[in-house]
Amino acid sequence: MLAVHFGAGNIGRGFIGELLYKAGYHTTFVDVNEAVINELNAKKEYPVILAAENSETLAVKDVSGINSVSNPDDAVDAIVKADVVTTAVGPNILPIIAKLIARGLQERVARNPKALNLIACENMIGGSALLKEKVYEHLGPDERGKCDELFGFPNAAVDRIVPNQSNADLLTVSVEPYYEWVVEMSGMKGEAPAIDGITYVDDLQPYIERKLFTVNTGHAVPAYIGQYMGYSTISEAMDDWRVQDIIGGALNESGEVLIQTYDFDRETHADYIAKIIARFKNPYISDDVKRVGRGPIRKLGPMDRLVRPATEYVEITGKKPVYLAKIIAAALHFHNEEDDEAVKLQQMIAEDGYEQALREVAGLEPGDPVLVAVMEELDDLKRLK
Ligand SMILES: NC(=O)c1ccc[n+]([C@@H]2O[C@H](COP(=O)([O-])OP(=O)(O)OC[C@H]3O[C@@H](n4cnc5c(N)ncnc54)[C@H](O)[C@@H]3O)[C@@H](O)[C@H]2O)c1
Ligand SMILES: O=P(O)(O)OC[C@@H](O)[C@@H](O)[C@H](O)[C@H](O)CO
Repeated sequence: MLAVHFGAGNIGRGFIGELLYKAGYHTTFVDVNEAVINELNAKKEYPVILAAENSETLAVKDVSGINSVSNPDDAVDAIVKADVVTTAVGPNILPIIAKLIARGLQERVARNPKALNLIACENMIGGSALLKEKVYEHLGPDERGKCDELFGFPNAAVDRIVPNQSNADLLTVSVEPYYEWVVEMSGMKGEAPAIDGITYVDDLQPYIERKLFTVNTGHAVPAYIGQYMGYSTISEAMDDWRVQDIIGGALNESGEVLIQTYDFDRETHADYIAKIIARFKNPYISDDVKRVGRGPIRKLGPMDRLVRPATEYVEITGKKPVYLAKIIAAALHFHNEEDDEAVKLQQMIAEDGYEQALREVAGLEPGDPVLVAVMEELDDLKRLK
C-alpha cells in the first residue's frame, strides 16, 4: 500500500508517518526541503522518540522522499499510484500544493480508476474542504465532475504535540506519547483507509472544535502571554501560576461554548481540559513560544482558536470573554522577526493601531463586544509585566 504525504516536518514525520508505517504503508513524503528529502532517500527510515519518563524509540521504515520543486513529475506519478494522500504543511501552504495535487488527480483519472481519499491534517476547521476548493480551482468543469466521483476530501482533526527538533540527526523526531487522529466519514470515497489510530466519525465538527478550542486555545496562553511576560519556552511559562490561571479561565470560557453547543458532559470536558494542561507541562518536551505562537494573523482569524470561541462566548452567554480577550491582546504583542505574519501584524499595528489591526485580521466590526473586551485587556495586560 502506498501513501503520499505532503510535508515531512514535525507532525508529518512525528505522527502521520508513524501511523502510516504501523498500518503497513510505504510512505512517500513530498516536501520542498531538499536536505530532508535527500536524507529520507538515503536512510529509508527514521527514529521517532516518545518524550516520556520511560522513553521509547520506534524506527519508522519504508519511507522515501520527493522534492516537489525539482521533481514535480515524480510527485504526480506518486499521486497516481497512491492508496491515500495526506498533508501536514500548514493551512497557508494548502493553496500552494493544490496545483501539483490537481495535476496528480488529472493524470490519475486517465491512468487509475480506483477511488482515493485526500486528508488534510492541519490545525483548522475544514482543512480538507479548503484543499479540495483550491485543487478544484485548477480543474475544468468536466474534470471536476469526474473528480467528484473518484476523490474524497474528508476533514480531519489531529492532535499530538511535536515541537521543533534540535537533534543532531536531521530526521529524528521527538514527540509526546499522546495522539488523536479523527477523520470524517461523510467526505470519504470508496473504502476508508485501514489505519490503526484513526477514529472515524460521522460528523467531525464537535471533534475539531473541541480540539482547536481547547488544545490550541490553551496552548496560545503560554505562547502569547508567556512571550509577553518574557518567557521563551512553553514549560517556563507553564511554571508561572498567572499563566496557569489564564489558561484555566480561557478554557472555562471556550469550554462553556463547547458544552452548550455540543451538549458535552461537564465532568468529561473538565477531565479533557485537565489532561491537556498536563500535556503542556510535559517536562520531557522542550517547545518554543515562537513555534506555538507562529502565524499570529492566521491564529487571530475569525474562525480560529481565539476569536471564534470569544465571539461564540458572547453570543451564547452574553458575558464578556475576559480571558480569551487577554490572549488576543497578548497575541497583538507577539514578536518574531523570522515569522512573516508576526512582522506583518506589527507593521499593521504600527501604522493603524491595535484596534484597526485586530478588526482587519479578525473581521470584527467597530463596537463588537470582543473588540471592546480586547481593548480593555490590552491595558490590563500591563500588570503582567
Ligand atoms: N507540530 C505539532 O504539534 C502539530 C500538531 C497537530 C497539527 N499540526 C499541524 O500540522 C501542520 C504542520 O505543522 P508542523 O508542526 O509539522 O510544521 P513543520 O514546519 O514542521 O512542517 C511543515 C512541512 O511542510 C513543508 N512544506 C512547506 N511548503 C511546502 C510545499 N509547498 N510543498 C510540500 N511541503 C512543504 C516544510 O518544508 C515542512 O517540512 C500545521 O497545519 C500544524 O498546525 C502540528
Ligand atoms: O500548529 P499551529 O501553529 O496551528 O499551533 C501551534 C501549536 O498549538 C500546535 O502545533 C500544537 O502543538 C498541536 O496542535 C497539538 O496537537
